[in-house]
Amino acid sequence: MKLIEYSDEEMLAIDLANTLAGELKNVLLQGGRASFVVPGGGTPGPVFDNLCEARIAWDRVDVFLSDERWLPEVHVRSNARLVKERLLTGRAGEARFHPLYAKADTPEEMIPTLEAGIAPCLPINVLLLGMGEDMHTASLFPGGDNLEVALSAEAPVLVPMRSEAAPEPRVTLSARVLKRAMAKHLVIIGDKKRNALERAVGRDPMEAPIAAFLDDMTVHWAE
Ligand SMILES: O=C1O[C@H](COP(=O)(O)O)[C@@H](O)[C@H](O)[C@H]1O
Repeated sequence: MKLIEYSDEEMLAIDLANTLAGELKNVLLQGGRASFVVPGGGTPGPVFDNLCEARIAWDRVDVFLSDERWLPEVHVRSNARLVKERLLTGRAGEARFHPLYAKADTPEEMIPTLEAGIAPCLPINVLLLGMGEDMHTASLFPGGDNLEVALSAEAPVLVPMRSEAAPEPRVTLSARVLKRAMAKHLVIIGDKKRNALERAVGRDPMEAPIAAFLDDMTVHWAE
């Protein structure tokens, strides 16, 4: 794990956006498309605000989420809503977005359809993850009902997840898919998350799911 500390959240957002844009540009230089996976939640908005005007060939970028809350896109907690409002605007509006939600009562009903949408974009070229203070990442929650499956070497691409820590059902990329990403970044803000990260190092991912990804991760942190 490599840890980069920033003087403040604004510097983090500017610098991380530049790093991500540079990595996407390098992938695109090879001629094909680039897949870019992003987190939802409260942390990545300022990074998206800086990234959305980057001068890259966004029309050759496939964007999808690390995980989604099983809610329609109009809902204030929808991760797709955040991505559409903060990332897929300006130049990045040209990117192709692959939702991880479709109208149905449960994620289980739509997982085959959603997987078909993202399967051609795998493996992930550039991955940005977030993390909660409980050491969950994507929707891999400690105590989540499908965590063992989602962490297994044979996991499917997408796994439905329910947890007492989450007010709605989730769908998450499995650890197998996230681990294969060519470039991995984690963005965390504040002392509580920094402490949580330090507590996670070397732990069993069943207790601290972020631990599954730390080997070749660049962590971006500001107070
Ligand atoms: O619920 C979620 O939580 C994590 C962390 O979110 P944050 O609000 O603490 O930044 C996020 O990475 C994930 O995508 C999201 O669905």
